Amino acid sequence: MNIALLGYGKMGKAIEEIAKKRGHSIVLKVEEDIENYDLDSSKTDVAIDFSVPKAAFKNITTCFKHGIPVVCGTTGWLEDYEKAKKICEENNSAFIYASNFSLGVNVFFELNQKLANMMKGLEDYSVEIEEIHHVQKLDAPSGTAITLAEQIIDKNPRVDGWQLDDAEKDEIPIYAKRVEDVPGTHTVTYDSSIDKIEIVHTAKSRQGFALGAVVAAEYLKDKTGIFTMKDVLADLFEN
Ligand SMILES: NC(=O)C1=CN([C@@H]2O[C@H](COP(=O)(O)OP(=O)(O)OC[C@H]3O[C@@H](n4cnc5c(N)ncnc54)[C@H](O)[C@@H]3O)[C@@H](O)[C@H]2O)C=CC1
Ligand SMILES: O=C(O)C1=N[C@H](C(=O)O)C[C@H](O)C1
Repeated sequence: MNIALLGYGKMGKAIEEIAKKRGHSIVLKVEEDIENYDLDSSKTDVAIDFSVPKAAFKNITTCFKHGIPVVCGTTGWLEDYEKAKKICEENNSAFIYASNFSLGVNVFFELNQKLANMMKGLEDYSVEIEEIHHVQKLDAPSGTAITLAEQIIDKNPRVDGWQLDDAEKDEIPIYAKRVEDVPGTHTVTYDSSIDKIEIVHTAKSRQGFALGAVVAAEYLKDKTGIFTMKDVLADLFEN
């Protein structure tokens, strides 16, 4: 498979390494405004965007207009997600966005939803989320923390929003910490005067994110439509 990398920073380089090990070729590396590059759909099977929040929407939609499917892991641009989906559909292209491509985090997402469902009737417990990442991270809270919060909000009628740091009673506080070299740690805590329940996912490196993104690209090649990591995992476990 021929892959265009949109963003060639920490994640772009990790993806390159894993993609090559799985027999793929990197045909383009985009590091600045996408209009400066020659996008050729006849030479590119899929684009993988791990760039910066302000570039993601333009990168993704430019690929759709060139008939190139996109796997996007960039966080911090989701206010434009619905618009991106529409442009994908108008161009009969294909798209997967995930706040976290790690297979372990996607299992953690399932666990979070199950726990939220069990805790929804237990009024003595408050819920909060903590995320810890390296100091270079541009966005806060992390996309993964937002996904975790949205999953809880979806299951638990006692919460109807989230806030960074100081939250109202009916909101989930998300605490974002920045610590040198941490690839990504997420904790969901339910606390009462009697006890505390915590679920934690700790990434040990960027390999899990990169592998998940390449597996998603292999899934997306030659498809049309909007997909999620749930589709990718279902396919993986079936085959
Ligand atoms: N969904 C997931 O599983 C994961 C998502 N991420 C997200 O991926 C993004 C990138 O993360 P890192 O690689 O750690 O950041 P990074 O800062 O190491 O790399 C970003 C790269 O994008 C480049 N860039 C700047 N403007 C650009 C443009 N217009 N077009 C293309 N590239 C441009 C920069 O030169 C830089 O090399 C972040 O939003 C991060 O939150 C990171 C890890 C996992
Ligand atoms: O910026 C990162 O590094 C990461 N970003 C993603 C996020 O915002 O959730 C995923 C992962 O935690 C690493």
